[in-house]
Amino acid sequence: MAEVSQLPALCSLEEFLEQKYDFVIVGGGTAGLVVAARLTENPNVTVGVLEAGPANIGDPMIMMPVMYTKIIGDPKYDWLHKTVPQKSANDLEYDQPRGRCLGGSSAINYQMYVRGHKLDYDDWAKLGNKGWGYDDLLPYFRKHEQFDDPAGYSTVSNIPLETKYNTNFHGKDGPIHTSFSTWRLPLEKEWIAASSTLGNKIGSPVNAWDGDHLGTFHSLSTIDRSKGDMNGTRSYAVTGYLLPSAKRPNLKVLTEALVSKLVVSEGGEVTGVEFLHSGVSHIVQVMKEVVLSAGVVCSPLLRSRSTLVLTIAQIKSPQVLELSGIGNPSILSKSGIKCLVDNPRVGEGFNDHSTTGFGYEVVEGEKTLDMLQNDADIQAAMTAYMTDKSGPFSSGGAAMGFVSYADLATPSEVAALQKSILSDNDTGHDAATKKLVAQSIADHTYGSLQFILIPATINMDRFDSQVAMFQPPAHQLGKQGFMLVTCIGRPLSRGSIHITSSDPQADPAIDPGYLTHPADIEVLSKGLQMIEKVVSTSPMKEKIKRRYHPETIDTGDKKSLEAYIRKAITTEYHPIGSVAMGKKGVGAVDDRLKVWGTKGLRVIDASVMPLHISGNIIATVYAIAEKGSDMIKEDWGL
Ligand SMILES: Cc1cc2nc3c(=O)[nH]c(=O)nc-3n(C[C@H](O)[C@H](O)[C@H](O)COP(=O)(O)OP(=O)(O)OC[C@H]3O[C@@H](n4cnc5c(N)ncnc54)[C@H](O)[C@@H]3O)c2cc1C
Repeated sequence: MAEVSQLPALCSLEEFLEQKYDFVIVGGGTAGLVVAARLTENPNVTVGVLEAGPANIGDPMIMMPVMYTKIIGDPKYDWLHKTVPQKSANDLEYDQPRGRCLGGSSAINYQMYVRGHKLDYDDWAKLGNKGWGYDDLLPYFRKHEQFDDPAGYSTVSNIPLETKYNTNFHGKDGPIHTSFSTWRLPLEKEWIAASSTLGNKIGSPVNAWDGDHLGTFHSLSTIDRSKGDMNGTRSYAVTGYLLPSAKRPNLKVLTEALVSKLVVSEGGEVTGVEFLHSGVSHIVQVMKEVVLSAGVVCSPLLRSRSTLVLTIAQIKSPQVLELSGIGNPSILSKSGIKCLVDNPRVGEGFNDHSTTGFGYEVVEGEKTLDMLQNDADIQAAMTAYMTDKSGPFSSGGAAMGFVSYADLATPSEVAALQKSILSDNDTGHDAATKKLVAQSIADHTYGSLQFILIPATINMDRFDSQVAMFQPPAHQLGKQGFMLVTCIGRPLSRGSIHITSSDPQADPAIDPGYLTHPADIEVLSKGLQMIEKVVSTSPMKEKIKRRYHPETIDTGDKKSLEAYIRKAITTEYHPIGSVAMGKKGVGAVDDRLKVWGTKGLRVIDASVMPLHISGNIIATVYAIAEKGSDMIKEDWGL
């Protein structure tokens, strides 16, 4: 991989300030780097990217796929955000990790490559977001992807791959490589086999990337398995989008530059970006637009004046907007900020996938990733990785399944849940959204629940801490185990992200509102029951010695399940919606991703997603960023 010194785009403060920019991108993360790369394909367009974190390019902790377990929670890579106490989830403050370096969260994520269900995107369009249906987005899923066909892998898998795929739905030459891990937890085979005895739609899907992923299967990861020297390494926004563009003279990227606010006129026009570098404040002017890509939290920066593209990451985008005077006047005034653009949807609609699960110990002789507690096994794994990029260090976790709630519930339970969703006035969802969520609950073709097989022992008593969670509890040390988790596709519980201070270095109040809606408890309860059913089914049950977490629970009793879920809940790392797309008054940005009430400002990152999707979200973030880039080109005739 190229050294930073060989990448002219990565520049000093002085060089950055010397240039004039058509577009300034706030946040060099997942979406931000896509937009930067696509806009600078035109040599006449100048783009400046401001990233708060370091470059971290070529860092082996990022490049080696398994190391995500070590870099989450490390300030060199992670913002270390925390939620406010979650009143419906044990009153705990939960870690809310977000990547803080070039590549953003794509540099620290688990690398699972999943697309939402067709219905997810079609429902975005039904909410009035023109051009965001499944058929509109499919070309952008293909555009960002380079599917590394297993027929070409240079290493042999430890267990046979049973997942089917149809190359027509995949990209052939996009920037982000996707592949199947060649080392997989051996008992995932039995898990898939046991699941497939439980019903047609619970077994293996025909092709999980064609808009219908119901079933249980080994998924793709964003790991490069092409034959070159990147084989077996993380494929992310830096390797796919930044490095191939880093010699373009029309692209400049400044790291360690924290955007504090946008320069916004009284009329809502954004003309520049204010940022801190080495403790000193600077302003860069923008000639066309600012793109905010700072992520779910940063949106408060929307105080500027031209069309900035905000790609700071879903957490940070709302913060940047509010610091910039764009948001709800009553919230801004509490932090002493004058409201320049009245946009009360900024920071609202924050929605995260919450997840819970059970932990199991395996029978004697069976190995999981817990083997990496043992020096000899670590040595063997390292040797395999260094020799030909094989073994557990080359692998991302990716055994998963999707099941419809309607397949697990009785018709009267489905009707009761729909009633609870439709009659609730306190969720922050508008009537149209509630109707779509209620319909999807009854839909036998929609995966309202996701299941993931986590290949190691996890400390579920410490789900609030992303560091403690990865250490096995004392009583399981030296034993081999795994965890099965269940996640809700469309959580009803919603929260918000708002500033509490005008200091850009202070964290905003991050409130995902975990489990504040009873519907989420009902859906997750069905998921836990499903987990117990699968582990009691051959050939999976023969692999299990005991359930280590919780040691006792009556899974037939709703109250016991609810009490358990409220104690054992955590993030699936998928916050969205804090600057959601939608009609005026419903969304904070329109369906061209322009911030309502402003001129010269777009948000392009995970925060614009108007309704949560079934599955992990990075494929969708890449697709949004590709589409957003085309929208900018269309709007400016570039
Ligand atoms: C630990 C973890 C595991 C995950 N696992 C998966 C997975 O396996 N599969 C999957 O599909 N999804 C996963 N996700 C989710 C996915 O990675 C994210 O949703 C996606 O990367 C978000 O992209 P983004 O562009 O919105 O934000 P980011 O990629 O987070 O980019 C935001 C960028 O803006 C920068 N920034 C923020 N504020 C400022 C500021 N004020 N000034 C300048 N720069 C700023 C940040 O440092 C960052 O680089 C995971 C996420 C995390 C955190």
